[in-house]
Amino acid sequence: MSLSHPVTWIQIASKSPQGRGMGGSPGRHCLRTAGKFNGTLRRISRAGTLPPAATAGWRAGDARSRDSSPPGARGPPQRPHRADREARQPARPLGTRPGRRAPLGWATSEPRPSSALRPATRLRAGARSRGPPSPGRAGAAAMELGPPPGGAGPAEPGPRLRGLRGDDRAASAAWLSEASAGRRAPSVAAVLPAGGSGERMGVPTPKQFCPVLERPLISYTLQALERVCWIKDIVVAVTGENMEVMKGIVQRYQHKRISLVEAGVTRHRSIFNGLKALAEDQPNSKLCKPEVVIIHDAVRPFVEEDVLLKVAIAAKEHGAAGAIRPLVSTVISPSADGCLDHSLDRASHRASEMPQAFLFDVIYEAYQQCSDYDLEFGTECLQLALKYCHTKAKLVEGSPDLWKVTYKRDLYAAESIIKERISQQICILMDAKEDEEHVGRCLEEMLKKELNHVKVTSGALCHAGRDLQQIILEQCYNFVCVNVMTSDFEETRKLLNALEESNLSILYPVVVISVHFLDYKLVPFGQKMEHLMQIKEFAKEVKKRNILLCGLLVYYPQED
Ligand SMILES: Nc1ccn([C@@H]2O[C@H](COP(=O)(O)OP(=O)(O)OP(=O)(O)O)[C@@H](O)[C@H]2O)c(=O)n1
Ligand SMILES: O=P(O)(O)OC[C@@H](O)[C@@H](O)[C@@H](O)CO
Repeated sequence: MSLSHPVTWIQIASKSPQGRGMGGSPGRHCLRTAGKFNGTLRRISRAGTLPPAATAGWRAGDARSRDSSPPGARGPPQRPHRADREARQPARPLGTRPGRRAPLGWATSEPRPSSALRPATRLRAGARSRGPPSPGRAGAAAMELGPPPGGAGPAEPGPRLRGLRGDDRAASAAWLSEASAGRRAPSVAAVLPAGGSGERMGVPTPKQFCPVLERPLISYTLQALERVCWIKDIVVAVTGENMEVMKGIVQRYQHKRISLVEAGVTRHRSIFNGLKALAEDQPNSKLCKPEVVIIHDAVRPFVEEDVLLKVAIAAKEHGAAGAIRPLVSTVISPSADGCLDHSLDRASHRASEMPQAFLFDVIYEAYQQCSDYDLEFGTECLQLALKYCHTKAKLVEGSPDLWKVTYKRDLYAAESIIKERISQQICILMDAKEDEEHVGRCLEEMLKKELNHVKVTSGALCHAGRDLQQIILEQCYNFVCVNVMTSDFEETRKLLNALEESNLSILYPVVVISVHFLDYKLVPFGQKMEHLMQIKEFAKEVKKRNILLCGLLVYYPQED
């Protein structure tokens, strides 16, 4: 399909529609597109209307958030360099990491947010938290950010079983059916350590908050976890200095099921704080102890439901489970004089990745028994379960995308992967009218069959168009607008205006296809084409803003 020519014919083959006059929605067709979409379609559920965009430093289009250097990039980091810290460490056993973390001084021209601890309450976006929790419960407090008042309800569960294959799909179905059959499916929560300073990234902004396509990295990880409907709560551990930034991200991107807890000075301490928030039923807190807890680094954005399901099911059976990957470099052990002592056989070793999952009681007990040394220098949760609870984790092969963003090159890699994934997503948009809904579903089904790796989605737009904000928040870059009833393209126009306001297309070309169905017995072709040629003019106009608009005219014979 040539995007340079805005109106492209497509051929309807096979039986005629069960249409009901012009308004009749065309029935099922075999729809052959003139071109081959290599995109995917994504179902946009009818999200609740969005509250006015939250005032947050991450609002799209803000000078600050458009600044190429991430916010907080002003001013030097406020802590001794990692190498200095490592030099001070005592000799340490294998499997622990040099250096410990002190909270990064958040050097920014922004007023420094209060670092007071937040109590365990489920705050509505924009609500104020109560004062600091009672002393001695440091880190046990959790701030929960629910959907904004009157805002969308619980997050739309992601397309169930999406991306699952074969036995994963069966396992997931079994897991989910326990829930839907009213039997008590194991309750699952997630803990996301996000309290690091990202020293190896080499920028003052902690890497979890570094923008990728103008969206903080952590937001992609949250989005990935939110697509998994059986994860009930997501507890994010952030430092006090970054609590307000994190609140802003949650509000800005409408993340749901999120609770915030104070991070610790090491990753293990952050995780422990997240577990404490889940372990203690606190007044006014809706967090309750899960049966299974998933632990996943906030800087590993490419996590899919299948591996989360695998580790959760394995943890339920074995008490602990973790994703692993083949080593890409050989591991060697140096001797005291800095020479090679021996190298490990790469084939019999694996890299420990995330996500990991545990029976909550197992990992919570392990952290409670954990030595200070392990809390300070340890890097492996599975090892804690083994050492303190004699629980041998089940190891699960993970996908190549589970890597952790650590160095700047990883951020560039993440950006290109995100761009590639976004460019593979297309939303089919239509008005809430029954005819268009039906056509959207038909289109969705057919494209699923026609295109490989299609994540087919479609959804109705509420007239207020406020759902558009949510769609654009999802950073979709391709849209198919279905116009059945009229030859004008009001819905498409609304979308184009919203896209222009969002500046989304500055980052990446956005493709919009306006599909018009025409029953040629009712409307003279010439008259219809006149309308559609408007698209040509409009396409020229929006192309200047990197929005590629083209029209498809579906010309079908109405049944006599
Ligand atoms: N005190 C800490 C340290 C790390 N983390 C989190 O643990 C995850 C993985 O840790 P790592 O990649 O080491 O992050 P940093 O410690 O930030 O990186 P660096 O070692 O380069 O400073 C990250 O999501 C990080 O935010 C945490 O929650 N609390
Ligand atoms: O060691 P880092 O602090 O860079 O990151 C933590 C990782 O070690 C950890 O996520 C995996 O090794 C799995 O435990």
